[in-house]
Amino acid sequence: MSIYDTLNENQREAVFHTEGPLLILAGAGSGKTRVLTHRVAYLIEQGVMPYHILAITFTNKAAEEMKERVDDIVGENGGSIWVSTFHSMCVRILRRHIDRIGFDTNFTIYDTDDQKTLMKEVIRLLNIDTKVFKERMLLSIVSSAKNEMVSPDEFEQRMEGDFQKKRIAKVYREYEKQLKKNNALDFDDLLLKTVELLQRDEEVRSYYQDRFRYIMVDEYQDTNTVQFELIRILSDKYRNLCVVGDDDQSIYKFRGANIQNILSFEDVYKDARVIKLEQNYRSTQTILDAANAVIQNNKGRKEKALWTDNGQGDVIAMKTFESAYEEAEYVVGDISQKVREGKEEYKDNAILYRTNAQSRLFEEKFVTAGIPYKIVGGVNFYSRREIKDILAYLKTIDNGKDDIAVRRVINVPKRGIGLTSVNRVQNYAQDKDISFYDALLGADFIPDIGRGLSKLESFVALIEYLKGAKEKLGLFDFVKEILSKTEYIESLEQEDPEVAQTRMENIDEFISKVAAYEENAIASGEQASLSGFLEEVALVADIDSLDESQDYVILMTLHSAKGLEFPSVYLTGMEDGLFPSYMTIVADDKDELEEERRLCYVGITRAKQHLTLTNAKRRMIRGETQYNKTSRFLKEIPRYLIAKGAVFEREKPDRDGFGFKPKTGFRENPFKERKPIKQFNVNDSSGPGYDVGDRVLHTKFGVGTVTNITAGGRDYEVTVNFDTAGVKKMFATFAKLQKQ
Ligand SMILES: Nc1ncnc2c1ncn2[C@@H]1O[C@H](COP(=O)(O)OP(=O)(O)OP(=O)(O)O)[C@@H](O)[C@H]1O
Ligand SMILES: [Mg+2]
Repeated sequence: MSIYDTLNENQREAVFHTEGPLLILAGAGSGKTRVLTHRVAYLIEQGVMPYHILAITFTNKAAEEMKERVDDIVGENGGSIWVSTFHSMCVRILRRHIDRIGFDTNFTIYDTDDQKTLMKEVIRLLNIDTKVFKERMLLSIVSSAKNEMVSPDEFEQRMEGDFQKKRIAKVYREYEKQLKKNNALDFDDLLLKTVELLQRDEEVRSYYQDRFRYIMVDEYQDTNTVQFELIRILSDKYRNLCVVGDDDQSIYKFRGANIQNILSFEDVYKDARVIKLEQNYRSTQTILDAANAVIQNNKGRKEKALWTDNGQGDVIAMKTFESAYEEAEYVVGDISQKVREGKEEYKDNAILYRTNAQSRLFEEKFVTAGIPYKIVGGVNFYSRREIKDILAYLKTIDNGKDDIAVRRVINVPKRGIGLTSVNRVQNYAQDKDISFYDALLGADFIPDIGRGLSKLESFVALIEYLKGAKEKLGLFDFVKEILSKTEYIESLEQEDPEVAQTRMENIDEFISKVAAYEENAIASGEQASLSGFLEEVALVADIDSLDESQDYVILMTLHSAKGLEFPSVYLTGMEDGLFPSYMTIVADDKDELEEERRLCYVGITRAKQHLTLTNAKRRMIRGETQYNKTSRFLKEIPRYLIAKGAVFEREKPDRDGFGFKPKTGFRENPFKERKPIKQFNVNDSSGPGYDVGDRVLHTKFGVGTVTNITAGGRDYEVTVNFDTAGVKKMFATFAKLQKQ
């Protein structure tokens, strides 16, 4: 029996159709992603070199899964195939060739926070009135322009004649100039610069066109204009382009996704073959019927007939609660009961919601009930203050042109460098058109720098010392050297002890990540470089941290749930004013409403066996109590699919069409950070469980002898002389050494 026997006829057809453009347009759970994986395997079996294959997924995690599955099917042969997200692929290309369009190959990648800082700088430089133009709005305009591949010049022409809009054009131009000056790219640039590179450089273009003879793109309905162009250029020579998607699941319009890319694929690629998959393997008929009933209400979609032979399954549970507290209590209790009865494991359950803020109540209940849970999204680990500080040191050392990084750490920890000095350096750098750090290097030339000079000089000396240390030390030791030389931990200890504790735990986790990165690199015979690490960090998305081997309930927004599936799904907060959102309702925007309805369709179709839909009559949103009616999407689900006893609340007359919201002055508690993993405590006299002279085993480095143990700030620092890997220093908490 071959692996292709497990596919249905249409799926097989899609797998075997390898030459020329191919569109697989199909509904949720019909095996689109599975087809892509099998197609990669089939190509390799047909003798296509893995090197000639490019597969693009929506998340790094999906890329990893695809690689693993391809490896399962074809053995380790899949090694040199590129399976990655658009962004990772672009970084890989740019690191090699971006110098051809005038950037250094060690560019920094700016995240949203960095972008905001830079935009503030632009606003200051151009004297922009922040009452008229908010930085977030400006960033989103710039981002849309980039996604549409509109250059600052073009943008300016379009804005001709309107004074306010011309100001925005100036902002865009200056923002670009500053990015360049910092040798930095924002997320949109990763795509845009790659397209620019491929357009401008004939040599690079032919290289990649020849390399990627077979290109596949998953979740094609959410590609934007630049991504479309990128794929078009890359596939222009061989034209073996296979895209898969579902127009009903296009949910990223706010990030520039263009649904036309999938809807007009056949117009652009006239010889395209189109294959539809109609059998759903994921869900019960009841769940599918509900999903179909909801999405029917959208206009301008491609009609699809989804069916399944998974059977009718359970009816859908629908519950209305007085308050969001009760909603959370019910969901947590329900999961807990199923697990106690042995019906399911925690990880079979996903709680989905429209906005990140909704996770908090569930989290509280899980903590009280002692149930393991994992929130995807929310405060990103890498955007925490302490982690950003360390990253800024790393960036300062790696790419001295990154002004934002340098300015972030110049007085962190406090070393008496005031804003006046920083501004003087800044103005000088601006005048001379040099980077902030270059200005620091020649700080004695800066007019009026006066008494600030010696402190600036010692900061420069510190950074120069660390640059030298970087060359001598492994990455892990180097990060520890930074912490020690900057006395960062000590500075945290002077803060509020409880906050400091959490921050230090995060730093420990960060150091573990560095160690893991270094170990992985060593294990795969590569150099663990600082740039490589920073790149990995810049590209991690929250969803990448999901680990199927762990038994926890998963909580995430509907947007993050795309492509995933769970035996039991709780779609929570199904209320008009929340989902669909307040803005959509008041603006009466049909396109927005359809986008939200697609999101609802995505949510429903994540469920394999059980679907529970909940709503609360009363909930606190941004500190205000809101009274909401049941979501209009729920009312689109036929009653016969819903468990008896579910009652829609009676419609209340209201003033603005969706419920009234009395104001209260009551604020919600600030989000409380979770307590992370167990740590060794140096005050605990039991020690790390081994002693100097003991033989210990490390999972990567093998066996060695402990030569030193020091009680560091909050952990033991252990030095081991490994028989083959040499001397290494590590923290006991994550070195996980086993006494032999
Ligand atoms: N021919 C098949 N036989 C058995 N199971 C299948 C088959 N095709 C797909 N499946 C299973 O159905 C489920 C859904 O498949 P997959 O995730 O590939 O669908 P999809 O179309 O990509 O869904 P989505 O639109 O949500 O991304 C998976 O668990 C997959 O393993
Ligand atoms: Mg899929």
